[in-house]
Amino acid sequence: MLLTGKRAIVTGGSRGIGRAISVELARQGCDVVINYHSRADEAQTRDTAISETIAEITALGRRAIPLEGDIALKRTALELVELARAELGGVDILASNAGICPFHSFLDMPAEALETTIGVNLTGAFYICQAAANAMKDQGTGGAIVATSSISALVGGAMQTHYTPTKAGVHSLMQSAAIALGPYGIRCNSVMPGAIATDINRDDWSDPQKRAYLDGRIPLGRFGQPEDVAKVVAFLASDMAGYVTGAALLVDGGLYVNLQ
Ligand SMILES: NC(=O)C1=CN([C@@H]2O[C@H](COP(=O)(O)OP(=O)(O)OC[C@H]3O[C@@H](n4cnc5c(N)ncnc54)[C@H](O)[C@@H]3O)[C@@H](O)[C@H]2O)C=CC1
Ligand SMILES: C[C@H](O)[C@@H]1OC(=O)[C@H](O)[C@@H]1O
Repeated sequence: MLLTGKRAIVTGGSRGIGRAISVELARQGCDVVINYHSRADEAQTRDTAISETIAEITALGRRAIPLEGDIALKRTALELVELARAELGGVDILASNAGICPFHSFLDMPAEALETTIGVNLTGAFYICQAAANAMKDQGTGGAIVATSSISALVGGAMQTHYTPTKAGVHSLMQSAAIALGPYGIRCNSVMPGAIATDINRDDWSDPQKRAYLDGRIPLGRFGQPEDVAKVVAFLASDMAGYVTGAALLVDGGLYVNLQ
């Protein structure tokens, strides 16, 4: 196990990539505070997802402590860190993962879509990184922050003009935080997933032509699974990556480099 006895916070940790991260960190020895949140009309799915995630972690012999809350709010970040302190005695690892991508064309982008996407993906990442970093600094034992950026930090998408800048922003946040927090022994890195099969893109990739096009562009010949990303997050959070900070690791099956 890579992370025996560590205490982690995972945002957006009950579904998709975040769920896989929560479970992988537990498999590697962490107890996990899990932030989860959904629109009100998704309450049923949300509650099932967090219950299943908790059950999976408990079966691994680790603790899973849930906290419902909108990560765009600074209040949620402070509550998550306080919960980790109260229940686990502190926080050693943060996986800042929560994100949304409501696909929309550029010229008629509603302000609400832009502002919500920036709020969840970038402002939310800032608040939770800041709150966790302060806790790690006070503990004096260092720590590791791994943010879920994206291949979209490096390349664009016509229906993602509100989204890709947030992922470039998360990448940049990790670079600057790595400098600010290096003196405290806190490492900051990001993962850049490519095309990973989750709810976020289910509708977009339900178009068989688009799916076939993307399939053909991935040198490893398949879409990624959430677990492909989670294993890399666990590695970056561990001492195996003890001299890695300010880095970004593509987890994309080679999609980014495949021009022709
Ligand atoms: N699936 C993909 O191909 C890729 C995904 N990503 C990123 O991975 C991260 C996870 O996304 P997926 O697992 O793919 O999608 P997903 O839709 O399955 O998961 C998103 C998670 O974020 C949570 N979330 C949404 N709004 C929230 C809010 N306001 N407060 C707290 N949590 C909130 C959701 O409840 C869910 O747990 C996102 O940051 C996304 O941008 C990056 C590159 C590729
Ligand atoms: C949500 C998209 O399907 C997915 O998210 C990303 O960040 C990738 O660029 C994919 O487009």
